[in-house]
Amino acid sequence: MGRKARNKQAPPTPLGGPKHARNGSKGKRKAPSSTDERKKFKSAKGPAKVKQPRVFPKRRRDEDVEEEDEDSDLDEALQPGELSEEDEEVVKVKGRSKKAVEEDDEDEDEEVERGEARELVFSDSEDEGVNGGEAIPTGQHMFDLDEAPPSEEDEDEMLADEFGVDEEDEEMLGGDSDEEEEDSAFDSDSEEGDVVDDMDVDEAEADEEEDGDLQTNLEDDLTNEGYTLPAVDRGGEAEEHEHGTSLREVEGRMRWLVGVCAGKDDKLSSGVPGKSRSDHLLQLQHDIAVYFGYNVFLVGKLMKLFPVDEALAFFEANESPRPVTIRANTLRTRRRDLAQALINRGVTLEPIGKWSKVGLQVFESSVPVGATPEYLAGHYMLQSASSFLPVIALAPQPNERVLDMASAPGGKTTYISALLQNTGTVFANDSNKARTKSLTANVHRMGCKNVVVCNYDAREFPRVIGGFDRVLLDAPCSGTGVISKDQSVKVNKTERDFQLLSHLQKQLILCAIDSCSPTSSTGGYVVYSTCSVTVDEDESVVDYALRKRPNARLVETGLEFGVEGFRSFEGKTFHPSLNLTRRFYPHKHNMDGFFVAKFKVEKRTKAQANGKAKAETVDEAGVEIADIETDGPSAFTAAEDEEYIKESKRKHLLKTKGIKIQPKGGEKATAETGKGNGQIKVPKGKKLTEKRRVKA
Ligand SMILES: C[S@@+](CC[C@H](N)C(=O)[O-])C[C@H]1O[C@@H](n2cnc3c(N)ncnc32)[C@H](O)[C@@H]1O
Repeated sequence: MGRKARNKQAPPTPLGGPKHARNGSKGKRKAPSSTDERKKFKSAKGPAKVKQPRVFPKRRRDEDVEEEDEDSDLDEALQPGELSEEDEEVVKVKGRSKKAVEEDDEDEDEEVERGEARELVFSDSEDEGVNGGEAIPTGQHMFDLDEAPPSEEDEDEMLADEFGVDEEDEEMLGGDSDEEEEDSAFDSDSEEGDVVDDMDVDEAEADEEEDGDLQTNLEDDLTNEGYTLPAVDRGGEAEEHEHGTSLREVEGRMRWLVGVCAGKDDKLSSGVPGKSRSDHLLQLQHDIAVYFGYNVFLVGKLMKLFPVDEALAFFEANESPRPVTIRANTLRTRRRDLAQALINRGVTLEPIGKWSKVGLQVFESSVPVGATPEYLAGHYMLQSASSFLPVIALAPQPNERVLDMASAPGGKTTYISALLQNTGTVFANDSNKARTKSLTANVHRMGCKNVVVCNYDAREFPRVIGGFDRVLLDAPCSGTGVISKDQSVKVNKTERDFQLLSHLQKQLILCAIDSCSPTSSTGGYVVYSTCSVTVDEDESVVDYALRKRPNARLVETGLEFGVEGFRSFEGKTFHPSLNLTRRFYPHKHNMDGFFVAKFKVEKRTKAQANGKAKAETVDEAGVEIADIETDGPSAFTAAEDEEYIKESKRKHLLKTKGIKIQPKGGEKATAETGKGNGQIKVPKGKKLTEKRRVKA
């Protein structure tokens, strides 16, 4: 049987129920206790064990596969055959029998047999909401602010199925918000965070017992054993490591500082005499930066999101990979059949959780999961659990027209296509041409016949085409939710990056709303998502859209777990409906950090149409927003469409036949003007045949 998987991790509520609780790849983290949250961050008495920040290997190429013949059929290879007794053992998946997997799939089977599209059904069991199980990023954060062509290394990453894996994983893969704000690490009145609100308490207690002597007496730990605050004494300068201080010492002080700052204010008496709470927090920020290898700026930004003890849990979670998960492609197979086929190959897996009918979590494998015949035949996608969420929220219905504005490498596009059951149309757009190659490869591999791949800057929508029933904007972002997969985020982000990204996201979200048809009989929804946890890229963007597009309102995402979005942050108050948005965290949900918001787009009332919003040229971050209409959706007219079609035909002829159609009056036909006089210019040495003439 295959070796032990290294992707096992203690989810807040383990996948598949309590008996499947698993420890982290290094057995580091356990489910936190709801009784005394601070305890869980304490190590045994005495100096804490030093953990060196982990270095993660480069992602492997999993999507870089030959385009598949859509009809390719590996059924023969997939026939599970009769199971011997020995096989029967293999089929038992970590306490779950093959039968259990089958039972979980019963509904799904019905769905496939009836050929009827259905939204994924959420169980109402208590722990469903916290079932995590997530592994692979979606290349989300590989966004170049300057739209510079990607480096070769980036290319590799783009073509990959988004992994951040340790060595063994790599082998296996083959490849009320006011309160929230007050609770943030930098708030002097910080109270104990509600870190475990999504947890199954029984399970947490069980894990706590397991933790045994890891639980220590907080009061003892708060003893100041001669700690000082060197970063404060140096005037808060960003010197990252005092000379001669070992990581072990930094860790000891860091944990001590968490204890000091996490408690009610009187606990501060345990701190360094004469120093304020913010002094202690400043030192903590520096220590976290040194210990986990971040720049001090980013630590400060991320600490603001959480109560101080939860902040440490977040940083710790970023040190270990999330579980590996796959999505069964219902266009090619059923989850039960896929599970059986992979089990027969020595893969240990189980359903991802009751919230998904198509997800499987892979625990161990003796074969590379990214290179099995089933993978190559498009029976599944290596896809992080968190990246299922925006598509579940979008809930596309058969025969709809859906726009996926930033879609490469296609994890969500192919899921949308499957939920549409290959009906309707998915316009899968990405501005990065290189990335559209892996997108196209995935579309073919997964047997999606309802997808049109296009390559525009999404800010050109809806002028390119509009009137969609549903629009997904899985926006380019900083990737602060997927640090476990891309450790470079720790050091390469500056305040300017966040400003520019937020600016781009604001432009994109208006275009997304304007591309959605308010008169759609089945839809009229826009989903906005990022794999970043910063408020600049999440709530601020959504709040901006609500202000600029009064015809759009937030609705429930349909996701039954996740933390509510902030309704205020750092003195800014957002629209009260921001609580309908959902945040997902590695330390809470054992998934990549993610944000999901869902809008319903309605017809603009006369008042809205007349009372045009004043064009803003500068957003809150001081970034210029000059090129986006703020006074209403940009019109999409059939006449304009006509021009684009002509232009596209002209380019097609030029590319495929070498035939050049001169624009009218010598003017160059562009996507902007769409002008051309229909004159055919025959390339040298080529004769224009009648057939060509007619075609042209
Ligand atoms: C988060 S990733 C998309 C991941 C994809 N949705 C998936 O699930 O596989 C963001 C994508 O946005 C693309 N992008 C960046 N700026 C864009 C723009 N202005 N218009 C369209 N796409 C853009 C990037 O090339 C990148 O592929």
